[in-house]
Amino acid sequence: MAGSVLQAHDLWGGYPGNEVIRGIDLTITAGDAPLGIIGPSGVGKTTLARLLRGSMRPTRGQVTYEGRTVSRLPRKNKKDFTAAVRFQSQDSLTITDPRLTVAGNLKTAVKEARKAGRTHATSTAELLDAVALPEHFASRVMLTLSGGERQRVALATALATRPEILVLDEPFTAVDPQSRGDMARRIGALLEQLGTAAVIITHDLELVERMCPSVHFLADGQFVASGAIGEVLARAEHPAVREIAAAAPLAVQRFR
Ligand SMILES: Nc1ncnc2c1ncn2[C@@H]1O[C@H](COP(=O)(O)OP(=O)(O)OP(=O)(O)O)[C@@H](O)[C@H]1O
Repeated sequence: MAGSVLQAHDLWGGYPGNEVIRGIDLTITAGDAPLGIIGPSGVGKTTLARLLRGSMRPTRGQVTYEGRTVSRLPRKNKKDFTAAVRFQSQDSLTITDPRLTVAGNLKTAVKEARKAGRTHATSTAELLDAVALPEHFASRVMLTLSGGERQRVALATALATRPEILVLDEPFTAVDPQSRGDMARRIGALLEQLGTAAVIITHDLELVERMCPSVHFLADGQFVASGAIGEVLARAEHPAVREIAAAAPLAVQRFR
């Protein structure tokens, strides 16, 4: 299934009286390096994720997967789509069964990937390491984990399914800021090993700076600046870019 492509073509969508997304074009291909989509709170990042996932219908334009319109996929193609393109939001925990242990949960996800023909040799220990959890967490029951620990296991579970494309909407909100950099590095390495393309949707410039060679800035319903993050920050033509840059001076400094 190598080479899956998810595309948005002049995508518009939102809520009654509030057209949040207004003309977005985007192409994500399996194997791509992580792409960051960054914008301030309330700008429409989650709405864009919903549109890409097909859980919300566009008012204009379309999202396609392998050339087919996502919101109208026949059942068989829909199954392929949900297996190959995985969406992980801050509150979706991708936990197959809360009574399972962490290892049981991860193994179920690996089996799911195998069934879909995406085998990989990533062990439970490697998956836990990618989200900076010690190996003894393997025997913990999902229900007993803290919010931050669950979010880490949810990420490890999403990785265990080895999707072609993984869309992460604010993936580290429940992870303490000190651990985010380390997790970003580890997850980045595993994404590369698995050949999974990732889209990181966030307001956190530091996270994008650590994980994504290229970025789109979302403002006014559109991508107002795109490219290598250092160059976009150096130009800082749009007020939204300047606003985000001002909130993360250390990240900006690293590009000087
Ligand atoms: N179900 C809904 N019905 C009506 N308006 C909504 C709904 N969900 C979101 N909105 C509005 O659409 C706009 C974009 O919301 P969205 O959640 O996509 O922003 P966001 O960039 O993800 O924000 P945050 O970073 O705070 O999570 C906001 O003004 C929000 O209030």
